Amino acid sequence: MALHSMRKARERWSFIRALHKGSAAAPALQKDSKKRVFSGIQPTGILHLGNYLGAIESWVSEHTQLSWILSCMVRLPRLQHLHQWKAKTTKQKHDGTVGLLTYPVLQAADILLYKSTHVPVGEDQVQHMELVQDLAQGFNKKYGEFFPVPESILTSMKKVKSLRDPSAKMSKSDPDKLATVRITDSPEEIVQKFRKAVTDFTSEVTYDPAGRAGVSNIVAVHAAVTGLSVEEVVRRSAGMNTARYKLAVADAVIEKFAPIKREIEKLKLDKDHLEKVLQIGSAKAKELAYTVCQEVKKLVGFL
Ligand SMILES: Nc1ncnc2c1ncn2[C@@H]1O[C@H](COP(=O)(O)OC(=O)[C@@H](N)Cc2c[nH]c3ccccc23)[C@@H](O)[C@H]1O
Repeated sequence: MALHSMRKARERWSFIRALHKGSAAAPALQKDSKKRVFSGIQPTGILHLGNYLGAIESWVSEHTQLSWILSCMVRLPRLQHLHQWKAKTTKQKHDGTVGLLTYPVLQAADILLYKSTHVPVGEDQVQHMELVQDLAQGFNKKYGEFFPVPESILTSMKKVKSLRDPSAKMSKSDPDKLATVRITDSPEEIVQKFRKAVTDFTSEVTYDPAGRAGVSNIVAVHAAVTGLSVEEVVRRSAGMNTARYKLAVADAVIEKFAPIKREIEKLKLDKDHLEKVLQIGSAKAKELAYTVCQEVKKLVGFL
């Protein structure tokens, strides 16, 4: 159980992008209005970035220290009422692990350890962000103004739905391989997934998320990848049935992903460059995290 939690904690640390607009040696206290954007993502298999895991492993122990301090400031029912905990434990046969329960606190530590001000997230993380905000405010109230209260950055596509079940979100861990379009999918795979996307028996293309969730999801994806408004993409689909429309959207997605895929392929061939980027990022993040962690420890009386 403990090992499982640790692996999870490590695994979830796939990618950290801390865009520092200040100097590398930015002071821990953000007295100015500089923004610091922090984002995270689970890895699920695409671990071809050389010594990436090695580089981030040590941060995890720093992150876990702040996580421990924050976990002493949150009451059990607050975590037990989180949607994601409830949804995941309902699906499992057992009661759920402590690691899964406290995971949002560890995520709060990820964010606060860099004094992040903005966090781009999907809708599923909004409740977790509210926990982060409460923790930051609670800490500041007790120990004095210290953490910025980070804001969520939500896009128009804050909840992309599964192509097989438009009542569910698109998820990397969906066992139905046709439900999720991966950035690295081949054009043939993307076409096949859109062709099999669940819609309904009406052949006209309309946008009606409540009444026609499947086709509306595809329309929303189309608008997002083309940069057009929903009204405009619906207008342009006039005369097309949903079967043809799905293929047109597949083409737009293929076109959107093409330069990203090319860049991934290019980067995969340049391991030295990747390692350098990781080393520089890791050093910057360590420096920031170390200072904040030390200050937190002083404030709470550990040092
Ligand atoms: N169908 C969808 N539609 C729209 N947005 C979506 C969809 N699926 C996922 N997202 C968003 O993508 C980000 C990464 O998802 P993960 O599940 O890997 O994301 C996770 O599991 C995080 N716990 C990883 C994490 C760890 N520490 C952090 C600190 C800050 C932000 C994120 C993290 C998330 O923003 C998620 O909301």
